[in-house]
Amino acid sequence: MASQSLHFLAPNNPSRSLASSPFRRPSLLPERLRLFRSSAAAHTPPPDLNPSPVPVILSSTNGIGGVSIAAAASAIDVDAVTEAELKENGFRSTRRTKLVCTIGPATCEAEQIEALAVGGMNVARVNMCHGTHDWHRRVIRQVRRLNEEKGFAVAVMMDTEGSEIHMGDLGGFASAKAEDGEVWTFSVRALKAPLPERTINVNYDGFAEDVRVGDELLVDGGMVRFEVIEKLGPDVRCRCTDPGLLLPRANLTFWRDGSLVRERNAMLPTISSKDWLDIDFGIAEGVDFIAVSFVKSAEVINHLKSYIAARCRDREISVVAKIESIDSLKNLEEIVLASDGAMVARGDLGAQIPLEQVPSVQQTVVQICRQLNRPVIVASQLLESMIEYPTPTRAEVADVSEAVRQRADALMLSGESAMGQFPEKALTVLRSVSLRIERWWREEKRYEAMELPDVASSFSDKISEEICNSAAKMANNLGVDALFVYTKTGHMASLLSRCRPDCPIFAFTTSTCLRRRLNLQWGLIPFRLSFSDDMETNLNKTFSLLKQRGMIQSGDLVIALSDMLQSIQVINVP
Ligand SMILES: Nc1ncnc2c1ncn2[C@@H]1O[C@H](COP(=O)(O)OP(=O)(O)OP(=O)(O)O)[C@@H](O)[C@H]1O
Ligand SMILES: CC(=O)C(=O)O
Ligand SMILES: [K+]
Ligand SMILES: [Mg+2]
Repeated sequence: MASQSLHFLAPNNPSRSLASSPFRRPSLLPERLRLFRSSAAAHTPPPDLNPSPVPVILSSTNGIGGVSIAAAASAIDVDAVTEAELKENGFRSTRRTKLVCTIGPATCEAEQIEALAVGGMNVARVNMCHGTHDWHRRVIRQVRRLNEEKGFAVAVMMDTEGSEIHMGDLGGFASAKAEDGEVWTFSVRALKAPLPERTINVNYDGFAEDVRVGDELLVDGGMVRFEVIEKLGPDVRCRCTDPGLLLPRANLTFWRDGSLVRERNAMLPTISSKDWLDIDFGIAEGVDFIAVSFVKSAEVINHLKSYIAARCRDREISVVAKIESIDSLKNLEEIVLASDGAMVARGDLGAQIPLEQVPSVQQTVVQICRQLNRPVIVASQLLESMIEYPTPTRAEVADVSEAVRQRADALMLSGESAMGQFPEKALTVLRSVSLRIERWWREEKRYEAMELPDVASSFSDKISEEICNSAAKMANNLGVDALFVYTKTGHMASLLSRCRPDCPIFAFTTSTCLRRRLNLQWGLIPFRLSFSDDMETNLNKTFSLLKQRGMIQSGDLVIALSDMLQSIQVINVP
């Protein structure tokens, strides 16, 4: 029976012998089922081969999976880190939660970016609030080179500045300390460095007119607080009431009688003219995601999406809505539906709503995104203390765990990786905590049954959705080793990811760009592979390539799906 199935699956490769495989497990009969029939002899889930939370780290000079992989374009694109994780841990234990790192002065050199990729970075974020186009171009090209030369699929996310009020640069200083009782001047004059002592530039011309004496001025949502004591034309003099560290371009909000003041600054466009120039730059440099700051409505997302569609016809850029303002919460569902993903940007969010409301808003946003099938990133201050210290606080670890437990698609580092002293250590903490919680789910068999509403907009989509829901359920019930999905658009891969199944999802796509974009989504391990509409051939090819690399073994149980055929099959790897 075993050899029959071998011939059936791999007629052109007689050299592979199931009988001699030490990994052989009883096959499902019949071997390939369009309609699944249960079999008692079917399958024993493999043990967690390596429960260690920290996967193998390859040295960055290691040639494994390096140039040779990328060069073999006809084969399969997978990076060395994924390959090592699959081999070491068995594929049930690969990390499901994705990691985004903000690149900044602490991480912008080629070796530093590579170290983050090796440490598990799935998406590199560049924040257009900081740095010049030349600086960002260099970073984006370094990520691209790394992908090309070492087979990684690190996506690039560009984050717009938006037109909220913020401070200027600190005349070249990395930070400045504001002490209790000190008087500082916030000025809308175009001051050049060196700035007069205790003077801060403000980017928004209307600032000096909008504030009133007695208003409270919050830097970074309250990290430092001032009281407005005097207005002198373009200058606003403020006394520090809560001391702290001022960082370049920190966000400013002002409050009157306990409420956030939203005057003319609330009328500023979500995408400023500087943002449009940055977006043109991002399109030209081939970024994969554009994250829009301070989104207020679905309209701006739709506008940006048509702008992108008109300018890049050969390739897609996903638009991520940053949820960080009161208006974005009012229109949450329609914003999420208009976008290709969302970010819970807790930094600015916590400056616009009371801090104690941020955790429940996070939970709501994550839940809505998961239900509507949009990837969701939880961002800001996850490991803030690691900007300065090599270990996180217990509270930070608990916060990271909570985001993983909510099954957010991705966690993001900001200052920790952009300008902190321990970027790689911070990434290691995110990775280990994610792996630990995910392993705990498996040990406790905690499949989560979230109510998933229909998201299909056509009958054909409805079929895909039903197939994915069933496949994910079958995967859990049968304890399969992996779901394989052959996808040209990524749609079925994301529908599978939405179900948060207990096993990893190998997503095969013919496009390098799509492979990168899929890298943001929970549980997806994206591969680039050229494939046809014939699943027989596709499976044979995949099994053979992955077996050659030691990434799967005979007897592994797989459920395979395809976008093109809308098919589902249960197969033992021959
Ligand atoms: N490209 C860069 N050049 C210099 N410093 C940077 C850069 N990117 C980030 N930083 C530093 O890292 C800190 C945290 O980065 P982060 O992206 O969270 O920015 P932010 O200013 O808090 O704004 P946002 O609300 O958009 O996240 C910044 O305040 C800045 O000091
Ligand atoms: C990430 C971001 O923009 C924020 O937290 O405000
Ligand atoms: K930003
Ligand atoms: Mg923000």
